Order: sequence, then structure tokens, then C-alpha cells
Amino acid sequence: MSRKASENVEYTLRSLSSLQGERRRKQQEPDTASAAGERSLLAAAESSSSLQSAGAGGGVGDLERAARQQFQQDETPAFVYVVAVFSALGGFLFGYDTGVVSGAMLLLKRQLSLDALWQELLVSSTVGAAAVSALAGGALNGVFGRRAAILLASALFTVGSAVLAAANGKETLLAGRLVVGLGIGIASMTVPVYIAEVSPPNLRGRLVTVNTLFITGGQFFASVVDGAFSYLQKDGWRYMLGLAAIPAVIQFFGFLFLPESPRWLIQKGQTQKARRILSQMRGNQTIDEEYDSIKNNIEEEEKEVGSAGPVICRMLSYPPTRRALIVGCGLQMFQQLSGINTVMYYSATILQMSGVEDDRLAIWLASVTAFTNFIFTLVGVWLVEKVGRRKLTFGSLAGTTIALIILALGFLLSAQVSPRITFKPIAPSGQNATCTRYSYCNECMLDPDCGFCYKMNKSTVIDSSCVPVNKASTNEAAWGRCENETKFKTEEVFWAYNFCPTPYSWTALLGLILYLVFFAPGMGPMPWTVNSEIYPLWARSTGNACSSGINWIFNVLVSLTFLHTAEYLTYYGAFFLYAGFAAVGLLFIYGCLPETKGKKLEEIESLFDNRLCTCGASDSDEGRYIEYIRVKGSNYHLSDNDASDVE
Ligand SMILES: O[C@H]1[C@H](O)[C@@H](O)[C@H](O)[C@@H](O)[C@H]1O
Repeated sequence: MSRKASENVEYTLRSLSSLQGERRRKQQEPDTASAAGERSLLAAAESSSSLQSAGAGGGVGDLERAARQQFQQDETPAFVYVVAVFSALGGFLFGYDTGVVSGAMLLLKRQLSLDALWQELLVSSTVGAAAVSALAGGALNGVFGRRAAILLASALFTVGSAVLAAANGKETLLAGRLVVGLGIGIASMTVPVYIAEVSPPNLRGRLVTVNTLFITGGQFFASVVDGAFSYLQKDGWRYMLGLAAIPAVIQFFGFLFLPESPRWLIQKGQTQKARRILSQMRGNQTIDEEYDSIKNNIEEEEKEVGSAGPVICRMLSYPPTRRALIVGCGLQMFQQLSGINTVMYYSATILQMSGVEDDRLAIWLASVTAFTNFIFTLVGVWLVEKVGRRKLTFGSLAGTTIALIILALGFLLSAQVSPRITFKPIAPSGQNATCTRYSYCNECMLDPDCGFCYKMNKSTVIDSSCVPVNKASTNEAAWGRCENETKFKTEEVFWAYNFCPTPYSWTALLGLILYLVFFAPGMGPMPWTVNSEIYPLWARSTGNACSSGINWIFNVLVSLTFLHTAEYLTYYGAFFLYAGFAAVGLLFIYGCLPETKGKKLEEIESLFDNRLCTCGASDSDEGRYIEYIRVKGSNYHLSDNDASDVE
């Protein structure tokens, strides 16, 4: 027998022996399912051929097909979708609040005369607070439950948005942004866990991915709101920042009526309530098997890992959870290191840098990029249960790496054809002259204190100089030919701040769109989805708290350093750097990310029993997993006869 065939048989036997163990357990307990006239049946290896070749015969194939058909007909009650959508409002708020600030800042900095430090504070305080509260959210979830955590997050969103809308100074704005950030962190770690715990296994990936769809939907909506209110120069930012209160209030009141996660309730010993909620979530399907397996799992885990000491220490000293944690945190880290938030937070700036001159056009083009992110996350929702998490994540990151290289090459090309500086004006006495030392436009553009002043002869740049920008309005220079509107007309000059006139600006837009087309279906949602599934119940809150914390910490690191990285490495250097990180991420995913599609949450832990990073070697095992199929009204229990045949 070939190695693979013998592995197949061994695998099947393992599945069946675990089935027999389950059956033995069942025999010791009263069979509640039979009272409902339903039989719970069989676990079979996905590769029915291996089962048949092991002696199970053709009748099994028919039965399996019938069982499968029946299983597909079982309807998931609408209630599960309602619960998922209400929870995902947390994702919407996460996306909205991180997205809306860039447009609000354009108005705020003028109205409140904010300097660069205050602008950075208002943007990054939210992300920083999210990192802290995501880490703390683990304990909150473990002790008070998922529902309480979501209620708290929506309350924080509501209060924060109200404070922001009514703010009368920068200090109040900072307080509001911090409160909103605390809400984002809690929501970002709790919502995926909650959705995963209430979903049936065959829909879990899809429903958790809906949360990321809501995140990107929130970012898109924010970009449209930014565009629309940018015409309202005075107080437009109040609407931008305050609007988030509406979905937050809806979520808060919705969750007053929605249930706690049944898995958390079982863990806390509230079994009656858990059974009731589970059957509400499963409609016409019997819940005994799921209920028993959650319960047994909790008991076995307690025996295996014990319950003494902080969860994080137990996770680190127990190899399967330690491996899961490395995979979960690694995925979140590579999501951020591949530069998504430089694209999301700075897309207007990036577009300007690549030569889109008009402010408003850049803002609206930025909403085109946000829309692409949203639509292609929808593709991910569709693909996740078809191709599985592993292939989707790998394919997505591979495409993202290529898009980053194209983006970098686009900027490189623009830099190569960057106009020369041909005119060095003498600075008036007492005025800063540092800008005049640059020789090319792209060097001048990367210095935030300088801008490019030039004339056009047909399509050629002539008489160009690099001069200091007017700090009060970046639309003009501090002195010289580009000092004000009147001079622009009389001298026939143009002013470029943050960009260089180039015929290649389209490459940046193309690169950005391509980046999102690849990133959004896989690398965007999968780190959240996979993290919601890979930890056993006792470690789930803590595991998700750590990985979400890592996500936010790397988010701050990458997005805060983007402009400086660009200054030191130039734009193409920055994008080549992200492409390098993404390439390392590819190796990590290929080697370490197992497939979790279709498995029950309780089965996933065993995927981490083996040495870490052996997934690439066992790619061919992906299709084989145990699937529990229930047939209503059937008197035939496949395992009664066939397990012994196989033996
Ligand atoms: O999954 C999300 C999504 O991709 C968002 O667009 C991004 O801003 C977030 O940082 C990320 O966690």
C-alpha cells in the first residue's frame, strides 16, 4: 500500500474510533435525541473513496449522499443571521471610526488651528486605545461574557460619538477619540468570537467574514460622508464624527434582546440556558451532538490543561494552544505589515503624491479605493466556504505582494521622470532657504516643509523651483512666485504641494485598486476569521485578545511611520519594504496555517497537535476531515455495522 493510501486508511480508522468513543459515551447517557424521533448519525472521512476502499461498500455512498442532502436541507434559522448582523454593527463602527477621521481632520485642522502633533494625536489615540482595550477585552469576555462586552462596546461608541459631536476644544476631542478607541478594541476582539460561537460549522467562516465586510463597509461609508460634508467648511466635522452614534445606539438596544453565547454559558455551568439558546439558533436541527461535544470538550480540556494560573501562561505552556497563538498573532501581524492601513488612511495623500492635484478629487478617489475594499471583501464572504481559509489567505497575500511591487514600480517610474529643479531663487532675508538645496521634484515633495513651483511649456515642466510652503495654507508658497493666487496668474506658474507633475499618476491608482482587489477577499478578513476558530473555549477570549492587540499595535506602528518611512526610503522604497514583509508572510502562511473549514470548533484544537509549520507538507490532507451528518427519521446507524467492517 502506498504511504498516502495507508495514511488514508489510518485516518479513516482514527475517525471511526473517535466515533465509537463518542457512541460509547452516548450509551452511558440517556438518548434525548431519540425522543424527538431523530437519529444522530455517523462521522465519515470526507474522502468517501477511502471509506469505501476500506470495505464499506456502495450502500454507504448512497446513504452518505442522502444524509448530505438532508443536511443541506436543514435550514439555518433567520435568528442566526439577525444575531450576526447586529454583532457586525460593531465591525461597521470599527471601520467608520477609523475611516472618518482623515476627512474630519482636513476641516478640524483649519477650524481649531491644530498643529501636526495634535493631528497625529487625534488620529492615533483611537488606534492606541483600541490596542489597550483589545488586550483587556480578553478578561472582560471571560468573566462577563460576550454579550456584556458587546453592550459595553456599543455604549462606549455612543458616548464617544456624542462627546466628539459636541466638542468645543481639542482636549474634548481627544477624550472622545480615546473613548471611541476603547469601544473599537473591545468590539474588534469580541464580535468575531461571538459570531463564531453561535454559527453552525458550515456557515461559520461566512458569517465571521461578514464582520469584516461591515468593517470595510464602515470605511467606505465614512469616505462618502467625508466627501459630502467636506463642503460644509464650518462644523462639518461634527456630523462626520457624531453620525456613528446612530448605529451604536441601534446595536446597544438590539443586544439588550439578543442572547449570550451558548458556549460561554456552558463553560460557566449555565447549561439549561445554553441548551435553550442553542436550540433557538439551530432551528429544526437536533442540538444534542453539538451540546455534548462542547461539554465533553470543556471537561477534557480541564483535565488536560488544568485550571490553575493565568490563562495566558496555560496557553503558552500547552503546545497546541501555544502554536495556535503563534499562528493567530502571526496572521494579524502580517495583515498590518503588508501595509493595508497606509492604503486606507493615506489613500487621498498617496493619490496626491502620485500627481492628482485637486483636493476634492483626491478625497472622492479615496472613496473609490474604499469601495473596492468593500466589494472585494464580499468576494471573500462568498469564497471562504468554497475554497477554504488557507488557500484564500495564501492566494490573497500572493496577489497583494505583486500589487505592492507594481505600486512601488509605479512610484519608481514617477521618480525617474521627476522634473529637475532648474531655478534656485534667493530667499528673502530672514526666510527659510533649506528647500532650495533639492535637485529634483520628488526630493522636494518628500520634505513636508517644501513645495514645487513651476511653469508649463506645452506638456514640459520649465523654470521649476523648490520653495518653503506657507504653514497656514499648503495651497501656496511662503514666498516667491508661488506666494499667492494673484501671482499664480500674473507669473503663469503652478504650485504642487505633496506631489510632482508626472504623466504616470495612473499607475498609483491602478496599483492601489489592484492591491485592494487581492487583499480584501483574504488577508483582510481571514486573520479575524481564523482567530475566532483556532483556540479551544478556555483560551478563546485570551487568544483573541492577544491577536487583536497585535493587530492594533502593528496598525499604529505601520500607519504612524508611513510618512517618515516614505521620507527616508522614498515612496517606492516604502512599498518595496511592505512587499518584502508580505513575501515573508507568504512563507509563514504556506508553512503554518492549517485549514479549518467545515470543522467543529471543538475539533480544531487537534490541528495544532503536531509540530508548528508542517502545514505545507500536509497540503494533500486538506480535503479529509470528519463531518457529522444527521439524518432525520433514519433507523440505520452506519457506524453500528460499518466500523467493525473496517476494523
Ligand atoms: O480586516 C480589516 C480590514 O482589512 C480593514 O480595511 C483594515 O483597515 C483593518 O485594519 C483590518 O483589520
